[in-house]
Amino acid sequence: MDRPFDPADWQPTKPPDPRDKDLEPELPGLIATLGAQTERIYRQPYNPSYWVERGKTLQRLRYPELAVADGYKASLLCGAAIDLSIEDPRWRLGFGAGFQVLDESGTTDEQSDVKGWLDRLSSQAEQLVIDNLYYFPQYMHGRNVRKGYPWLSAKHRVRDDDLIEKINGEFAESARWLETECAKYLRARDKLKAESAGPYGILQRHAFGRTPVDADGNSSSSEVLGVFAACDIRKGKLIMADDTRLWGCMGPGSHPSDAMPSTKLGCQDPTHPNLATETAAQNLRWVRDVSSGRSAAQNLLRCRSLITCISDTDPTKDHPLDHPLIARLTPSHPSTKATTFSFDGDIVTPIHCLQQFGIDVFANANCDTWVVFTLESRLRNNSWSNPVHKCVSPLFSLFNHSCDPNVTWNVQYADTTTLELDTIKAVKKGEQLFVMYNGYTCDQPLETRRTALRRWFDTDCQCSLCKHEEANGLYGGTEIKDAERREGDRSESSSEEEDDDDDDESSGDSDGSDSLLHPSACECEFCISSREFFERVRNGEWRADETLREFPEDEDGSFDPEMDCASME
Ligand SMILES: C[S@@+](CC[C@H](N)C(=O)[O-])C[C@H]1O[C@@H](n2cnc3c(N)ncnc32)[C@H](O)[C@@H]1O
Repeated sequence: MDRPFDPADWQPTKPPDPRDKDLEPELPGLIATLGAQTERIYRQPYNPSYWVERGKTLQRLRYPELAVADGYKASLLCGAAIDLSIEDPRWRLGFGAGFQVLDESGTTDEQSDVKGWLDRLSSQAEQLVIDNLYYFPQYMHGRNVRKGYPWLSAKHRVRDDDLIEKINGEFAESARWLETECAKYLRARDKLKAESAGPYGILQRHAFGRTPVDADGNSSSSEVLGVFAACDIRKGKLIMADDTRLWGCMGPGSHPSDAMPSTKLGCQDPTHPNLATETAAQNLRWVRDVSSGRSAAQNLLRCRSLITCISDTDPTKDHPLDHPLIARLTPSHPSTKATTFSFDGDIVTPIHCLQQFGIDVFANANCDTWVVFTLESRLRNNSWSNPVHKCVSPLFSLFNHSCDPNVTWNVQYADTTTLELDTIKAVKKGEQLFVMYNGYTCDQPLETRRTALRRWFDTDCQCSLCKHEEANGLYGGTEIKDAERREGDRSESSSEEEDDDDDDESSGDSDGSDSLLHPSACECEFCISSREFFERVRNGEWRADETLREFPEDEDGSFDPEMDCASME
């Protein structure tokens, strides 16, 4: 926020209101003020007045969620200072209110002035919070439109080549791991032949083709990543078991809303939402207890992501947005759709979680609230959920959507946060691997699918099925022939020549705001297999020993590793 930005990049997160006056003439001044106030906070982070002042500027710049957060931090500082002075009236604020000092010389009128000053500041801070919570006093919620903040540095807007290389290492590692697990499983059945495992997927740029390069040699489509088949893969192949450290779970608790409303089920793992390695001081149970239903899982996912960044790096030096698990995620920035933000869930809970894990939320600029909201945009666009968990899986999050996918995703039953990905069609090396984001609409007409996919995409779906239907005017969902679909699939190959020919394809920013959805009603192969998990949960049929799904067998009932791994060297 200390970085000056071009007024042309200013995109307020407050939903537009016809009464809003034109801010353009004031923008340069407001941007300069914001920078100066942020610098002042860096110098004296414990002065509540600086947070109130910056909060007011953020309100004028129409960032309600950030104004609320600054107001809340000011309230915390005022509260702490008032508490101290009540405890012992000799406590007073030190120079510039950056700290408290003990005045041994006795109390004076001056002291009561400081208290008066704190009280006034406290009311201003409270007012700042209230003014920016659109639904106050009915609800402690505000309204905003998810946008990228203009002060976000250039390096936090892109995925660099080093990161892509690292992720491709993870794809290779995941294939190796899978084969080791397969080996264990098969050895137990005495049917294993040793075999090498190559990666099945490889991450590449220009997933939907290239856009023309600009004068600096950059192409906007280079930021659209996708996963492509690294080898020929047969239909029905388990290509990945993607486990994650970024998850949250809900319930069970004493209140019915603590668990999923329809099933009253909650997470059954007695250690959750904590990790076995965490200490009592790191207990996150309170996050689940103060939120209800699905928001518990969402809030915990956010907290766990923050904790992952903190624990893997030096939080005083490293930025959470640099963490490879976060840096890889593409954000969702809907153009116009207003969403709500919760004072408790989106602002208070992350601040307290950061404090619990040792972060000075006033002095550590890397963990300022705008960073938390930026992180949240990325989590929302990449999360998936099952009845009790909300997760972001590191490799799965790089798969693009197709309405005619070649890969299906299911939750592994044992830990319920690991995703298994299987091919549901034979895939040729170089073809893009696609999953379906919203299984509920898989057999719906084009227009219905498009509307549903707006949760994640800023543009229309770029998949071959949608393009084909659009080109043929099939908006009402007329069936198309399988042969035509296959033709479309081939056109999504990642080969350089095809990309080069494909100049007019453009990327799509996401406007997603919710997790990927499992299907419920459709009878297609993809939906039936995805639905399995839900049925098992509802029927209480979780099996802890069920770590990997059964491997496919030959017609005569025996398993043939050659067949399973036919596509690999
Ligand atoms: C889970 S991420 C997938 C990986 C992403 N392409 C990336 O570059 O990191 C989801 C985002 O990818 C893009 N995307 C995925 N499938 C798409 C599709 N069929 N059409 C248009 N955009 C798509 C959208 O921007 C969406 O918000």
